[in-house]
Amino acid sequence: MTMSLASKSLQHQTSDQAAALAQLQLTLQLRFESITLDVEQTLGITGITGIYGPSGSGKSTLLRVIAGLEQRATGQVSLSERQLQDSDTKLFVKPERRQVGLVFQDSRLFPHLTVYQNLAYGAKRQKHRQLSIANILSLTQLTAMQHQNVNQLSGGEKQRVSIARALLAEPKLLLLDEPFSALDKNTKSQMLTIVKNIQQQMKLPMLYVSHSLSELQYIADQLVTVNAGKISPSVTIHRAIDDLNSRGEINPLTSISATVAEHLVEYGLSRLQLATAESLTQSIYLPLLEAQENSPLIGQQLPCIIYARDISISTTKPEHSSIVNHLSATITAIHYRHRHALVTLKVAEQVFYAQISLWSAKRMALAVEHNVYLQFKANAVHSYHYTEPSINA
Ligand SMILES: Nc1ncnc2c1ncn2[C@@H]1O[C@H](COP(=O)(O)OP(=O)(O)OP(=O)(O)O)[C@@H](O)[C@H]1O
Repeated sequence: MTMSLASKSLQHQTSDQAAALAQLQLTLQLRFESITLDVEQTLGITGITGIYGPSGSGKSTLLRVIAGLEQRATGQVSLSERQLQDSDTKLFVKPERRQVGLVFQDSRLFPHLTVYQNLAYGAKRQKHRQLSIANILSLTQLTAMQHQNVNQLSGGEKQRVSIARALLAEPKLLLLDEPFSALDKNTKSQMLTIVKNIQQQMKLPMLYVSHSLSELQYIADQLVTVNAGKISPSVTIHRAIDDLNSRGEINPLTSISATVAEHLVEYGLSRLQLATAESLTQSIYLPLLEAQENSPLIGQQLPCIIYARDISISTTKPEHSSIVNHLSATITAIHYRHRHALVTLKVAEQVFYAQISLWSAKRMALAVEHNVYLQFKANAVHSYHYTEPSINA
C-alpha cells in the first residue's frame, strides 16, 4: 500500500504515541449477578489484539472497565506504565482523560450534522491536537463525503466516521467492540483493511472484540480469549487458533499467513507461497485477489483460513485431479471424534487440519508419521482481503 503524504506526516506526528511494546496491566474484579469479571493479567497489546469468547463471557464489560465506564470495578488498570485506576489509592482517571478511544457496533453520531461537523464537534474539546481533521478524513477514506449528512451514509461509512472521531482524540489505545458485525461481507472486508492500515500507519494499539474467528484471524496479531469472566494470556493468532482446534471449541480450521507471490489474472487465481525450506517451496492458489499482475500486495503476508472439512487427504500424489491445491504433508496426530477423524498435519512448520470420515481414515489406514498429500479447492481458501471493484466491473 502506498503511503500518502498525509499519512506520512501522521505517522511522524504519532510516533511518540506509539508505545514500542504496549502493555495493559489488569488486576480487577467486577461482580454482576450473572458473572464476575475476575482478571489478573499483563497483556502485550502491540498491534491488534483480538478479544474472543462466548456470548455473555464479559468481553464488552472488559472494554468498558478499561475505558473507565465501570466505576464499580475494583483493582488496578494501567496502560503502558500509566496508571488509570487503583481502588486501593482511590485513583480513578475519568474516561475522557484516559486517552482510550471506544467504537461500538452502533455509531452514536449526531444525525443532523455532516461528517465534517461531527468530527469538528469532538475536535473542539481537544485543545492541543496534533492531527488535523483533514488527516483523519484521509486516513478513514472519508474526504470525498465530508460534507454529507451522516444520516445519508451507509452502515460502513457511519462506522468510519465513528472511528475517525475516536482517532481525532489521539488515543493511546483504541477499543473496538464488534464494530462491523452488522455489515455485509464485502463492506466488512473493506473496513477490516482500513482498520489494519490505520493501525500500521499510526502504530496505535487496538483491542478488537468479535464473535467471528475468521475476521479476527484476518485482523489480529494476537488473541485473548474470555471465558466466564476470566481471560487467557495473549498468544499469537495462529497459536490461539491451534489451541481452540485442539480443545474442540471451534469448527476446526487451518490458520495461515503466506506471502502473495503472483496473480494469474487470466485464470482468476492468485498464488501464495508457504514459508518452507528453500528446496521445498509449496504454493497455495486462491481466488484472484487483485486485477493487476504488479499489485502492491505482491510480497506481502496474507492471513487466510481453510476449514478442516474442506481439506481431503490422498496417500498418492494427486496428479490427475482438477483440484488445484495439493501439498505434501506429514501426519502428526489423529483425533477420533463422533463420526469423523480430525487429522493434524505439517507442511514444513505450517500446521494443517483435515476433517475426514471415520470410514476413510480406516480404509486408508492413516497413522502418525505417514507422508500424504493434502488437497483443497482454491475456493476453500478464505481471506478478508478487500480489493476495490474495478471501474469496468
Ligand atoms: N450493568 C450490568 N448490570 C448487570 N449485569 C451486567 C451488566 N453489564 C453486563 N452484565 C452481565 O455481565 C455478563 C457479561 O456481559 P458482556 O456484555 O460483557 O458479555 P459479552 O461477552 O460482551 O457478550 P456478547 O458477546 O453477547 O456481547 C452478562 O451476563 C451481562 O448480563
